[in-house]
Amino acid sequence: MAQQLSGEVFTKPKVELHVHLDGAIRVQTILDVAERRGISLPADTVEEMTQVIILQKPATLTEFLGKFAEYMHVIAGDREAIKRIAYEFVEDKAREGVVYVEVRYSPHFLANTQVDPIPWDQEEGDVSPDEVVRLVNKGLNEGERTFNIKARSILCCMRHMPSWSMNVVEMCKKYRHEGVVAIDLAGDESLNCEAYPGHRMAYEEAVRCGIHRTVHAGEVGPPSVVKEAVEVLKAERVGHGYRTLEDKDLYQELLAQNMHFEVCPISSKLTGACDPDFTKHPVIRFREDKANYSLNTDDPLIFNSSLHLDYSTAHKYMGFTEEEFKRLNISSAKSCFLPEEEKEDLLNKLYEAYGMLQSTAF
Ligand SMILES: O=c1[nH]cnc2c1ncn2[C@H]1C[C@H](O)[C@@H](CO)O1
Repeated sequence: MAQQLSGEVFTKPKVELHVHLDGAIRVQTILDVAERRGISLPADTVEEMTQVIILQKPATLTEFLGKFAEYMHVIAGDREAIKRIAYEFVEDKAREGVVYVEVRYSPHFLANTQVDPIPWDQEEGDVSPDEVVRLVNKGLNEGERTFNIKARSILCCMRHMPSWSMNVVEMCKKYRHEGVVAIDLAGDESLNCEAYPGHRMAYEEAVRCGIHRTVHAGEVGPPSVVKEAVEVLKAERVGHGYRTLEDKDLYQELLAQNMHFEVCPISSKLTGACDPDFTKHPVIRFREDKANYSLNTDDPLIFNSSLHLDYSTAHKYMGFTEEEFKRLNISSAKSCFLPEEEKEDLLNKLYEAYGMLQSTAF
């Protein structure tokens, strides 16, 4: 059972823009798939396996990223499991009151062929990154129809694997009409601060082809990483971006251009990105400055969290009000990567749910 603060806040429809599919898997699913595939795990109950996977206290981004190795070998390379995690993800988001979600993942991390090196010490198999994308698309699509919400995906390049990035942008192009809306650059910013040429070339191709772009930057890395994301990689949104605040000029520039920051409060405490005292969180400054930002879970499996926990934390420790929750969800919808017409529909859905529709009756 994910951690909770008492009392749920903001039960109205929400938009989530920064959540990793491979960081949002149900523990029960990991156990089921491991049993079916005959893979042994260090625990065989949800409670015990949860304790193995979750971060109990603030760590470093590098330590946090190491947690994926506890279970990714169970899901990767298994068609049924990949489709299942995508489908269940949509169900979980619908339960949290999310009406539109953009979920991200690395197709290479879930593959076991046509990927070099083959991740998670897997034997070579026959599930390619391209097939992973098709499986996730199917799972999300079935989930959308069953649970009546909208789910789109973002494909991640990984900072330490620049040789994968051109392949990522090619898949973004190939599947742009089947639910893939953007490219991302994720991974360990503390080890690889400057984007390698492989990432830069992929982002140039994304710009050339009109593929939307977001980049993890300024989570634990310095403001120069944010600057590079925006100026070189032409990011339209910044994943996290907390450390932008350390460079006043850059922050003012990004405010002026209405740059969107994908903020993940619980994540930022447990990855060591921000001070564990939530009353000092950068998102408070973003709010005061009426910046453009969203609230997101990032990796609820590893943080043992939920979107409700992020919202209730913002309410309890940072003084967020219902009005601010409405404002930030509207900013999130405006900054999402849907085509304009669908974005309008999403915005209207929120305006109606928030009692903000202008009456045209006279
Ligand atoms: O918070 C994060 N920062 C950087 N990289 C991350 C974060 N959460 C997840 N990732 C990585 C690990 C995943 O395997 C990968 C693709 O979802 O993205």
